Amino acid sequence: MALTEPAILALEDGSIFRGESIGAEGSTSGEVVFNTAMTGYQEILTDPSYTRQMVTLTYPHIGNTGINPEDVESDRVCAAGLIIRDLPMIASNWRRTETLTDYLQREKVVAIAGIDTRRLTRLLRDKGAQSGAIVAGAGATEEAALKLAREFPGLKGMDLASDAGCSEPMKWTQSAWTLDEGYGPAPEARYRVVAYDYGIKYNILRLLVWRGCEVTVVPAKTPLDEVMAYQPDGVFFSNGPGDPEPCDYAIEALRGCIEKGIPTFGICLGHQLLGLAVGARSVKMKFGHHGANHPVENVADGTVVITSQNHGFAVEEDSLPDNVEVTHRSLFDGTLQGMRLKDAPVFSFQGHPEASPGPRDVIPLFGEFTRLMDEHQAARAAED
Ligand SMILES: NC(=O)CC[C@H](N)C(=O)O
Repeated sequence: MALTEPAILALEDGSIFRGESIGAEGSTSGEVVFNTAMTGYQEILTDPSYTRQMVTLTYPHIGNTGINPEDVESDRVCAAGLIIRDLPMIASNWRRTETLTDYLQREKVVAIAGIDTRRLTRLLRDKGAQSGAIVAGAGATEEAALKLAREFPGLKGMDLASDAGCSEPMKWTQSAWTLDEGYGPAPEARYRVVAYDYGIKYNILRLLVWRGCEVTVVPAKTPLDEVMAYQPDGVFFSNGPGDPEPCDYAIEALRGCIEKGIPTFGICLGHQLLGLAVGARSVKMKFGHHGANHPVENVADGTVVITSQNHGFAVEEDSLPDNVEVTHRSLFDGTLQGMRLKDAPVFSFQGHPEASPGPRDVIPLFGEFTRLMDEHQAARAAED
């Protein structure tokens, strides 16, 4: 039985953590990051942006509410592994259909519980994100875990966005979740939107539909000409895993959108791609931002929004050209969180307005996108 089998986590710096296996037997490696959200382990595990990252959750009890079929951000677990302090004996929730352990085993995710996640988090905070590996099962050895950890080359320079998303264009019709109705049907569509899929979170698509968009999702490397053939009112650039810098196909598509003056919105990786498209630099952060309570300043009026965050790269503000206006900054470390172009209807946000998990303070950004599309539609109608 998995709960009694050992598991070992090793980091590239030589640190070893011994715990118990709560998922599949076997081994996994990736970049180890900590996430401080108190809830939302299911959304985190299924967020494609965590591809090749193993997540440790700082909240000590993970699994209390089990797993349900609704709170997913993709059709699979994307995180390379899960690292937690304590798996509760009981998983209780009215929507629960299985336990976290059953889910991890069914999804073949290697996971470890019973380790000192505070020690691990302090280590990552002090030294920065680390390559790591978990080896789970009766034959697990420290040597094997350490060897695997040191073999993982790190995310810098890795293009993971090109195949984290769909391989064929598809229509998306599911709308936002409500307590009464679950995921609602699409309201009447007023805007045609094409979304570039670099590993897009479902809740972004749901909120676009909820705001009245008819959404077509296209593969990462779709040429912009093919996107324009849908006659979109707006183009969306999604979140996604890995380093934005090698994603030249996406940077080129974004430049095309700017040139065409089409309303364009980017979230997280999409924000970083916009930075690169305008000639700014992206950098790897020390341990990134992963949580559901990060305060961000809205530069225009000094108000503070509490945001969901999940990124390990950032756009350097001092490398932005003059035609870019900074709209948001992190109140944790002052890093760039939002920007818009002064000469095109193009804007982006580094955090996650779609939440899932997290607060919805920045949900109005979806309304900003539809406002830009309203203006664009009106200008086009005036030309005709
Ligand atoms: N959530 C995302 O889109 C993450 C973007 C990028 N992979 C980063 O780590 O910074």
